[in-house]
Amino acid sequence: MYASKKPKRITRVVLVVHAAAAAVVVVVVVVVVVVVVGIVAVVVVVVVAVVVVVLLLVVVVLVVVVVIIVIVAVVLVVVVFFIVVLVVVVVVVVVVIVVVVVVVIIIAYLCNFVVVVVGLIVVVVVLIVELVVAIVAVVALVAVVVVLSLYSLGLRKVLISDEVDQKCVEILQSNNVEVTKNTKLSKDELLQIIPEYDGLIVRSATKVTADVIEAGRNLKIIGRAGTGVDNIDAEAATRNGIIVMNTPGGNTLSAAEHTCTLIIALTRNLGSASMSMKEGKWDRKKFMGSELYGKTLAIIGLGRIGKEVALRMQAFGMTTIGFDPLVKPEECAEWNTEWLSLDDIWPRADYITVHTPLIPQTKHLLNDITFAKCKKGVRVVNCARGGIIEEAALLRALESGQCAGAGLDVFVEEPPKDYTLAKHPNVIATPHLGASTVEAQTRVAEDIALQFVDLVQGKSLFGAINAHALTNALSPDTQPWVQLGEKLGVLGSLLTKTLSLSNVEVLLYGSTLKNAGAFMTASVMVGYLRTTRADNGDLIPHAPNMVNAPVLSKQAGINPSTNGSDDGERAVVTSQFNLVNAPALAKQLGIVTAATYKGEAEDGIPSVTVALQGAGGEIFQLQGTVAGKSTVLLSVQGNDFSIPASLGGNTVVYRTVGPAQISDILGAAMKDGIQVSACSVSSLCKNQTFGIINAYSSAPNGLKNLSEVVSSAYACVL
Ligand SMILES: NC(=O)C1=CN([C@@H]2O[C@H](COP(=O)(O)OP(=O)(O)OC[C@H]3O[C@@H](n4cnc5c(N)ncnc54)[C@H](O)[C@@H]3O)[C@@H](O)[C@H]2O)C=CC1
Ligand SMILES: O=C(O)C(=O)COP(=O)(O)O
Repeated sequence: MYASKKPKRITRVVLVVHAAAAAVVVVVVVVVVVVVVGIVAVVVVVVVAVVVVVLLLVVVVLVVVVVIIVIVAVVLVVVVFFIVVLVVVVVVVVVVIVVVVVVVIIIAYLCNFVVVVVGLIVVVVVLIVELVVAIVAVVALVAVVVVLSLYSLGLRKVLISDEVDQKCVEILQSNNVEVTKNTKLSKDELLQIIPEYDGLIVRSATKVTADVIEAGRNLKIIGRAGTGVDNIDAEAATRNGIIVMNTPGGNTLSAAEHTCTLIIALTRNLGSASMSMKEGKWDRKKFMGSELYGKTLAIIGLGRIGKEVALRMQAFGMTTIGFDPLVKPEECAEWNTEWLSLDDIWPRADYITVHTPLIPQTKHLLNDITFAKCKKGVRVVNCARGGIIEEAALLRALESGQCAGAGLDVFVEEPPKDYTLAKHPNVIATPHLGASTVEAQTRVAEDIALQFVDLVQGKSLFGAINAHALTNALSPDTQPWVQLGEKLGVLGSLLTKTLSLSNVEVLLYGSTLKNAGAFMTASVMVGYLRTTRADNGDLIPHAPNMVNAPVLSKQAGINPSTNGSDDGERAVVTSQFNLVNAPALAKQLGIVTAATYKGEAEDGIPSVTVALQGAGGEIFQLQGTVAGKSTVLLSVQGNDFSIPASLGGNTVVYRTVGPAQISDILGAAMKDGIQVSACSVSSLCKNQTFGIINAYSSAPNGLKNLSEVVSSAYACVL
């Protein structure tokens, strides 16, 4: 009996020890898992936050287009953070469930194998649920970012006024853009409804003239689902800060194939022969044709379509020659096309096809004089733009036999009022069908919609034809520099009250700014032009101020809406100017802008110096840099800030003649109701100092007291 009881006691002790050990293991595992999950959660929050901030910076590029974006961007941060936190909470909860299940399994392992199997099934189910939750959360997050990004540019409503493939509507709608498609609008109707829209998409039928653009108060983008933008007044769009974009390449193949079709149809009289058959005639003699083999095809304009035409017609044994001022002879020799001057081309060509835009240099490229230089019986094709071949001269050449035939897809007036040319027996005419294929229309429709979406998300400027300053300004790295440029422009405008600005030179130091010339001059001009002064006793001839800005802006085709009031020394910053229109406006105002890359800075710190030059030759200089993501002022007129002045938020900039007591200045600022957060004072140089006061609040009652202790002071929001 005794011998049989002893082992049972030992078993109980062992079980107790096992249980204790298991408990310790469970506690340790739970603690470790909770700590690890906590750390992972924090890391995830930080990483996601950084990603979101980077995303936001990209969106903020487009802040230059509308001030509202700042508010929406803030909303974006809050909402995205909120969602990120939610996602993290969900993940943590699921992980804790998994941990509990694992613990149950460990305990079960000590007790019962069946429970282990059940535990495993539970774990698998929980993991699947976790995966689904994570996927849903990520999709929701991306959707929110996309929606808010679109809204941040204000691209809520887009009008499509020409026959554009439905794909375009679908893509925009799936990105939460409201789309109206109305292809039957008269000019008056378009003028009436255009103010409602943020974006407009057209083909070649809608004429987006200056009055349509002026009427489109909310327009931000005009998209051309196709190549030629001659139906859009791009200059008026630029003045109004509206981006114009096309879809280069989407219809190239269709236009090239149509051109080849016209060449082939011409040489075998297909049009007239077909017409005569329809009239019930069997006339084989009249329509004797000629081979293309061995003939010379001249291509004027060796761009996308010109090249594709060359490659296709070479398959017929044609020799291809061509001219294009922007294409090098070596380049087109690679695709077997000989580059020749126009004068060498005329006498050699059996066929001439034009593939250039209609610009002053190409208008009436083929006229009486050039037709006379061609071989008698030359055949011509125009699948580019009406007017490159002068229509009256072509009719004369057809009548005289100098031109044996013409294939025309485009006309000066579309639809033409006068059909004489189209009806000529030696003319094959089509009603602008070069791009009218299912494939080309699907491509251009998709392209323009995706380009819109990419643009508003700050991802790409592909297809934009009038936003050169923005080209390098989209990168998050360059954003602080764009902001610095604007802030230096604002300060420059405020501090050069009596300067009649004639030149702005931007000097760039440091390799990071090597390609920053365009957007830095543009951003300086944005800041300068946006800032008008309310203390405007003097009329400054060129620089825009409260008095002359409306007139100057009107001259430049801009209708500034004053979003501030005449309230003492406070600067009024309007949002009418952006990176798209500022360079054009500066030019119209007679302000010459230039940027010079000066190589590496001596101290290795990249910086920007803005030199504002008056009509009398006097120069006012400001220098700033970017520290981390912050913009700071380094010097004004050679007066260095030993501690760089932070530029951002409510700011007061002042100048003193001679040295001044900082305590007097701050005392006066406080008397004016300014809640000071920081103050930076420059060195004394040329008997003056400059100072920047950063404030929690703007100057509510003006700068009366401060103005008594300094020579000039201005409040602004940077
Ligand atoms: N009929 C239709 O449905 C279509 C017509 N087009 C038109 O076809 C034309 C060509 O389009 P792409 O090849 O895509 O354009 P692209 O821009 O690729 O090529 C145009 C070429 O013309 C050259 N050029 C400019 N000035 C010139 C001059 N004075 N002399 C000779 N060449 C000059 C340019 O350097 C460029 O290489 C455009 O006018 C476009 O609007 C395009 C698509 C469809
Ligand atoms: O893309 C072009 O330049 C075209 O001429 C095509 O015009 P469409 O879009 O067919 O009206």
